[in-house]
Amino acid sequence: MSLVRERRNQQALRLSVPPPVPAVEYRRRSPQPSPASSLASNESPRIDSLINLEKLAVLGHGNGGTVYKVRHRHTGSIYALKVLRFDEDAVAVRRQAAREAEILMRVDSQLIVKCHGVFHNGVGDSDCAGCDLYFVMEYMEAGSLHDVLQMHHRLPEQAISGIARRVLEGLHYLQGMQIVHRDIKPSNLLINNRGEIKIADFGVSGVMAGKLEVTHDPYMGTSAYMSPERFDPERWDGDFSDGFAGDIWSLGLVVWECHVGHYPLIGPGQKTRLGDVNVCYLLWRKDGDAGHGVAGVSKFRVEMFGEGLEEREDSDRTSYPPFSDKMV
Ligand SMILES: Nc1ncnc2c1ncn2[C@@H]1O[C@H](COP(=O)(O)OP(=O)(O)OP(=O)(O)O)[C@@H](O)[C@H]1O
Repeated sequence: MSLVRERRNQQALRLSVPPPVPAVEYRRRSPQPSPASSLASNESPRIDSLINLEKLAVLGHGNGGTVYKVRHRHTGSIYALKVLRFDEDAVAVRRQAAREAEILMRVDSQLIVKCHGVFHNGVGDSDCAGCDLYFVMEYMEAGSLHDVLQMHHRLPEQAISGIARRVLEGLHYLQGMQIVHRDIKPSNLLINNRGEIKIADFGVSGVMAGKLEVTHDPYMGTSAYMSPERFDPERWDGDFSDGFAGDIWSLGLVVWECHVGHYPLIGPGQKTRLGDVNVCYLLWRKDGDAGHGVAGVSKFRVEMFGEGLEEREDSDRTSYPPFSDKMV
């Protein structure tokens, strides 16, 4: 991340920029009605081509892709351009990226990082074998919550409750669209220069049909923030779990991390190790218009991939249904 921050401060980097491509645009779906439709963004400038986007800097690297800061030559508007590259044989990854594109084209909310267009340089509309995929995204000037935590370590409770509230509202919006995010973590929560936090990165997201996920791969995501039933579905009835609840678990960990100033399931400075896991509570109280998020833990231990674990210390697992007034 320090590398990312270092790069963020550099202007006009000389980049090995992919050449302008005759991009094929993914079709935008008309947004569906949702509980948070009042929060839908009203300005949604469309980008019709990549040709006029000039690369300014590298914002960061993720799994399989790079995010660039770009400027539109005519309007001067700044965007984040996420470029994903695929091997010819990376069929599953390609399919997942196509799903990300579909989801991004479907969502339209101020709680979600906006996607202004998705392009690929392959032939046809969906296969994209051996091609690059380009997401033109709203530029979030202040970076990610991960960057903020690296700088400030702990956040004050008022800031945490604001974060919890907005992300919960964003998840509520997604739930209304039948979308489960599946990778809520600090680096996927981005902040703009007005201090607004938004959910980003639908790289492992799925669409639900009722309680079942249409596209089910429980192991995709970031294991450190994954709920027990996702990484150990056999032990925790994962096959019958509510996919949306997994997002609440991850948000609970994020809230807790903001409070203690480090990834909370291990000691400060320790490397992430799969092993001890606590159940995370997320309480959400509403007092009139003001919301208040609180995270807590209950001790229990789950076995992750059976690696040299200490004795198991069971306790009851508390259920955490999504989006009631009080989530425990
Ligand atoms: N819209 C954006 N505006 C500003 N910076 C962004 C934007 N999108 C991504 N970034 C930056 O680029 C980095 C890489 O983003 P990307 O989504 O590719 O991966 P990631 O979420 O960090 O990791 P992973 O791929 O493991 O989920 C982010 O951590 C963030 O710092």
